[in-house]
Amino acid sequence: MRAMQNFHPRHFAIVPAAGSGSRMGASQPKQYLELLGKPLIRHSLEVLCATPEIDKVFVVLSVGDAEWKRHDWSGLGPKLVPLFCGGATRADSVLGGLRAIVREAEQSDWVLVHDAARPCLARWHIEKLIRDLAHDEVGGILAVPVADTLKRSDAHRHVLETVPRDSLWQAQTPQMFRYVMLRRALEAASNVTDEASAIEAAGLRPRLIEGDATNLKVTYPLDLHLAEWILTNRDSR
Ligand SMILES: Nc1ccn([C@@H]2O[C@H](COP(=O)(O)OP(=O)(O)OP(=O)(O)O)[C@@H](O)[C@H]2O)c(=O)n1
Ligand SMILES: C[C@](O)(CO)[C@H](O)COP(=O)(O)O
Repeated sequence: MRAMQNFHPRHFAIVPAAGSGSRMGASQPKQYLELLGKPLIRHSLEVLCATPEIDKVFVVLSVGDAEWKRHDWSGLGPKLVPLFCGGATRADSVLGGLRAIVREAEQSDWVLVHDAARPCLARWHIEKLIRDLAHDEVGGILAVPVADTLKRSDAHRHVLETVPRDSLWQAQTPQMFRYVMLRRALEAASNVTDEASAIEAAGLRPRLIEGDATNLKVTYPLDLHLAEWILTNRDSR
């Protein structure tokens, strides 16, 4: 890690793509399922690579990933770098990616972690996150306020209580933090499902930057149809 003072921090994207897609139940990991004629992961990689503020895009793949090389990624340009260092969990994969870029990243460079499983990322999502967090000491995440009434259930799916939704947000990606802060937080954290949780566990408070519901995570088969509809009907990217 380069410790030099960095007055013009760069922005690196890390895209964890080493999951198996068990909830999708498809014959291959969901990042490679076809969405509008291309692998699902390609949609967000194209947007990340085309965003001028992003210097490089590192894709974290499973060590044994044989699918990546079956596709031609050259159209995305020189910013795109595959790393075959995925781990057992999403957090392990992100940490593996951070360790792999240690010679490239300076401590204060920004890292934007984006799920390969969120193909509807738009340029404005990235630009708003970067703009709004540019002078923030901690960093933050894209998120949307919870819109539905929330119920907590018992083991038999009866309602135990209604949970007040005031101040509740749904976390999305990208999640943007300084290289060194994120790496240390993930090294110290356990059982976290996003980067912000690791930063929170370190006693810090990530900011919530309002995005929108189009940036959905493809988890179940229905989500693929929703993503297709969003990408087809969106005005501009
Ligand atoms: N060991 C893992 C697990 C997940 N991910 C990535 O983290 C993102 C969000 O995870 P999720 O939607 O849960 O994907 P999967 O783990 O593939 O799905 P499932 O939980 O249904 O198995 C995905 O881009 C996924 O590829 C990863 O890089 N390494
Ligand atoms: C990071 C994330 O997409 C934010 O909503 C989410 O936490 C990933 O969770 P998963 O359980 O790995 O799907």
